Formats: sequence, structure tokens, C-alpha cells
Amino acid sequence: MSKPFMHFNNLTMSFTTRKETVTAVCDFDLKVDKGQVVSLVGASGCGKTTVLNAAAGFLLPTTGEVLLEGEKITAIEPRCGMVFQSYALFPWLTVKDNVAFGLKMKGLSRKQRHLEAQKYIELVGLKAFANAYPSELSGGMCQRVAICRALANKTDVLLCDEPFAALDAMTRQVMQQELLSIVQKSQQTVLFITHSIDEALIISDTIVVMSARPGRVKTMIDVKLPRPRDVNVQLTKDYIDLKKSIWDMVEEEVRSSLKLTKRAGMGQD
Ligand SMILES: Nc1ncnc2c1ncn2[C@@H]1O[C@H](COP(=O)(O)OP(=O)(O)OP(=O)(O)O)[C@@H](O)[C@H]1O
Repeated sequence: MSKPFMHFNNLTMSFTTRKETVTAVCDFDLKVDKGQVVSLVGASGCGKTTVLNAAAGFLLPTTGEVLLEGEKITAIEPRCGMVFQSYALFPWLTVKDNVAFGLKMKGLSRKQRHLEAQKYIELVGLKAFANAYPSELSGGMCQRVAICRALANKTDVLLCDEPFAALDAMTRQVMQQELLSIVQKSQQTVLFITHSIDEALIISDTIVVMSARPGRVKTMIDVKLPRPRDVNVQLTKDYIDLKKSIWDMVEEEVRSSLKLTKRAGMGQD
């Protein structure tokens, strides 16, 4: 059997603080095919960001491993690009230079960098702000710049930590469709964290529901709904039934995580 493109092989991630050791993720096992869009959903604190950080090579596993094309990730992985929850733009660079930053690292000429950056900036409706600085933009606009920067780098894997959470509902829907159209063309693989079951259903080939902390794979759902998953699909019985069943699974984990947090707060954990 051929090797999976990406393999989280019994990944366990623990953090030791001065007070305690917290196991954020335990025996998380997931295989991802090239070009797949996979969403991670689950209760707050179940370890979703930790999984992405391990894939990016920002954090190393306590036990287990993350393999990309059969190779173990042991340091920051240049084939993985990350879109953070907080947009992490360079405040001293313009929108255009922020987007072009990674392309400089790839050795593109100044002209090529700016042409490429301009393409993505136009795509997210920020043409008029190409020469503005992050401090002159709204939060949603900054988030669009951060998404542009990750897309322009065309990494094999795109790791997205709630990238659309700060956007208004209309922009969010447009960005979901744009992301899909870009990654389908470029054959990029996407791991996407979201707290929105609708968003997961609209973009994903596969949805991974994680258990409450320590996070492991509770269920994997292959989403067979037709694309594009526009409002007509969202009103179908199949969509509504799937949404309900995912919601039931997530709700169970949210309740369990709230109980855990409450007990920990009372010093009984
Ligand atoms: N650097 C760290 N040091 C100590 N504990 C950490 C660290 N990073 C994460 N944790 C803990 O690990 C657990 C998982 O955190 P993580 O951010 O991965 O969860 P999450 O599912 O992404 O949460 P959310 O949905 O709220 O963003 C949490 O209990 C968190 O407090």
C-alpha cells in the first residue's frame, strides 16, 4: 500500500508548565491524501491548534510523529504554510510587501513578487489598499492579507487556524469559495480548524471530530455532498442531517470538556 501524503502517527503532545503537565493531544492518528481539504472540529481546548503546530514543525511531538510524504517533520517545515487566528502581519511592511514576503525567501525578483502579490490582493478585494500599512486596515482586512500571504506562497500544505473567524458573514462565504477554487487548481492539501460546522461542511472533503482534551480522533466523516455547496445544497435533507449528527458529536465533547474544566477549577482533576 502506498504511503499517505501526510500522517499523524499516534501523535501525543504534552506541555509542562511550572504547575502541571497538560496532555493536549493523545494518540492522534490521521492520514491525509494529497489535495484533500480536512477540517478539525471540537471543543475549545481539545488540541486543534496543537495538531497544526506539530504539522508546521513549530512544536515537536512528545511521542509519535508527523510524516509528510513519508518524512518525519523535525523542524519548521517549509512545505507547510500557516494562516494564524491572529493575522501576524509585519506592521512595518505595506500590504503588498507583507504578501510578497515569502516570495522573497523563494528567490523571486522584485517585479515577479509584486505581480504575484498583486494577483492575490485583487482576489480578496484589497487592490486599493496595496500600499497601506496593517495599522490602516480593519481586522477583517488584515485577516484577508494574511490569507493572501499564505496562498501566494503556494506551499504543498496550507494549515489554517480559524482563518475566517474575524470576517463578516458575506466576505467569509466568498473567501471559502475562493480558497477552494485556489487549492483545487494548485492541488494544495488543507488542514482547516473551524468552530463553524457549516463552514466545515461547505469546504471539507473530510471532517475530523476531535474528543475533548486530550484530543484524539473521535470520528472521521467523508463529506459526499455535491460541490459547490451553495445555499441549494445547504437546504437539502442530506446536509441538514449531516449537520445535526456532527453537532450532536461536538456537543457531547463540549459538555465533557466543560465538566473537565469545572472539575479542574475546583481542584479535583
Ligand atoms: N504552550 C503551551 N503551554 C501549556 N499549555 C498549552 C500550550 N499550548 C496549548 N496548551 C494547552 O493545550 C490544550 C490545547 O490547546 P489548543 O490551543 O491546541 O486547543 P484548541 O482546540 O486549538 O483550542 P481553541 O479552539 O480554544 O483555540 C489547552 O488546554 C491549552 O491550554
